Amino acid sequence: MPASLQFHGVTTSTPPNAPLQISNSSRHAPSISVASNRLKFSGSAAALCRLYGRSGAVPKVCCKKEVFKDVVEGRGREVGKVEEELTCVMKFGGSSVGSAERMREVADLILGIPEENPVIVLSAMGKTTNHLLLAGEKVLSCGDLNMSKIDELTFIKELHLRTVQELGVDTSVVSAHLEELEQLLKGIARIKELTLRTRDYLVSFGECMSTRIFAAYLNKIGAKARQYDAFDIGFITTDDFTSADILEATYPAVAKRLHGDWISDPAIPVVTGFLGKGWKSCAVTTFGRGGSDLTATTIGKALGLREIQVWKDVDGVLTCDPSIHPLAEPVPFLTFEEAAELAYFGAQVLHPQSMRPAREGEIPVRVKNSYNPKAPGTLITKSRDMSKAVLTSIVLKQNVTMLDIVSTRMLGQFGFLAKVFSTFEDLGISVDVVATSEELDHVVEELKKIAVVNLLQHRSIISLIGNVQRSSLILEKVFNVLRTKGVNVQMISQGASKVNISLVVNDDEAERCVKALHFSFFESGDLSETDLDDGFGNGKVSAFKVESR
Ligand SMILES: Nc1ncnc2c1ncn2[C@@H]1O[C@H](COP(=O)(O)OP(=O)(O)O)[C@@H](O)[C@H]1O
Ligand SMILES: N[C@@H](CC(=O)OP(=O)(O)O)C(=O)O
Repeated sequence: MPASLQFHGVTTSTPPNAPLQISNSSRHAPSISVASNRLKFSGSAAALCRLYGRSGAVPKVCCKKEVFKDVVEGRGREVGKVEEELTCVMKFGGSSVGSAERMREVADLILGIPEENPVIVLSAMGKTTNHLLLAGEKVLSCGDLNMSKIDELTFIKELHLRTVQELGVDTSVVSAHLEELEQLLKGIARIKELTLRTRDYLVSFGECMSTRIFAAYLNKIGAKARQYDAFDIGFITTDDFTSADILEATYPAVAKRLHGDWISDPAIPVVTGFLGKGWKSCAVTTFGRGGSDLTATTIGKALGLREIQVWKDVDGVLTCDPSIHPLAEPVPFLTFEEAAELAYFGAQVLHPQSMRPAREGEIPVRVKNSYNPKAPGTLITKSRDMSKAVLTSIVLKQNVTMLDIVSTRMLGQFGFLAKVFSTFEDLGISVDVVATSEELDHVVEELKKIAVVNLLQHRSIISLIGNVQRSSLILEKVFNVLRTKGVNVQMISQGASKVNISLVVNDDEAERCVKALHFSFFESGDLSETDLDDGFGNGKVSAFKVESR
């Protein structure tokens, strides 16, 4: 039986002396895809060059299956299996890896898809991040050095040690981290200080431990795996602790490290989500809560992978938050723009920044359910058929403060809006996330010099993600529903991205509104998708209400 080589499940065959044609083409090529990684050298390419006695750098690499065909057969008998490329990234969140049983199921899930060579990204187990933060707060406020009184630490220790035991891996994979964590908490208690920088270091223990346990378990069951701390493999960020941004240098560095290791000694990479390294401080940073999604999309872009999968505890992105309305349904397709808007306006399902690398690299993102892998999930791509789309999803952001700003000067006074925005800029406040009342007091004080300002608290933003080409139709329906419910809309805004209409209502009416809107758009069966062709949307309204008298 002639020997043959496997390229991502495509068995190829070739005459021995065919020339090795090398060209830099498609990103999603099936195998020797140096182009995909923007690296100079690919393992498979290297193998092919060895096959043909070529050495040194590969100028460009062929991505065409037909060429593999020409090259591989015959010589393959001599060389054996050419290494395969990493194909996708699979991110599992805390809810997916919250126990030994869940880790086993996730391992089965990964190994049950043999055609994929995934990079695995994991979050901390279950609610570990919350427990770490609570433990930090507790030792800070009580200053007690007796760690056995800190329930959250006890819980974290028990969870990780129990998981290690149940999976049958060596306790040493987490014991040093547990010891160090205790020392850190004692340090916080002693110096009575918990800076944002220390907070990031504190929460990093969650991901550092979950990935070590999981990699050890994969190795134990015979699937060779290698653990990575993201802050050690090139995730370079700004020094904005607790909400760091990933810097461009990350992409080549991460690609070089993961790809290089894979080529020289293939093993499933298991990478900590959520964590990076500040470029100035060299300290551990985090990307903000839910930041492991961003780790996954960054790796996807860095390596030019075929697909990014984020595995959750729901059947994909849903038509609304299932904790608000249990009849929420999966949305089968989304564009990067829609998904980004949805995340930005508060849908917990995706990290707000996570779509950026995927969009830039044009890598499809699939949101799947690790508890129900057969469900199709949501596929997020650059574009989709919008011809029938009306409303895609409803997002609720509660406890928002609204500033009602009315100019005291003449109508049309130029420079007014510039002054309003420069006030926010000078005070370093993002319009959308004014965090503390102290900050608000400063803003109001400054704005009162040029305007009448009303501070309206306890408001909610309901964001309607959908086809804003149908905004008149959407708004007609929305106002009908809200009128029958006796709800007054206090502000309306259409995002420049053209996929989002936002409404501001009182907090205590918000959930009722979402349920009623969901019923009307998605359950009554008459309008979630339609062929009706109506006009274009209304004019833009600013993020907060500004009038001129
Ligand atoms: N529109 C939405 N679609 C899906 N999930 C949503 C939505 N809004 C809020 N959620 C919540 O987001 C959670 C995300 O899943 P989860 O598994 O917790 O994420 P992760 O694995 O990243 O921690 C879901 O459990 C769900 O309750
Ligand atoms: N563990 C971090 C990062 C993360 O992404 O978690 P999850 O994937 O479970 O949302 C957090 O809780 O925020």
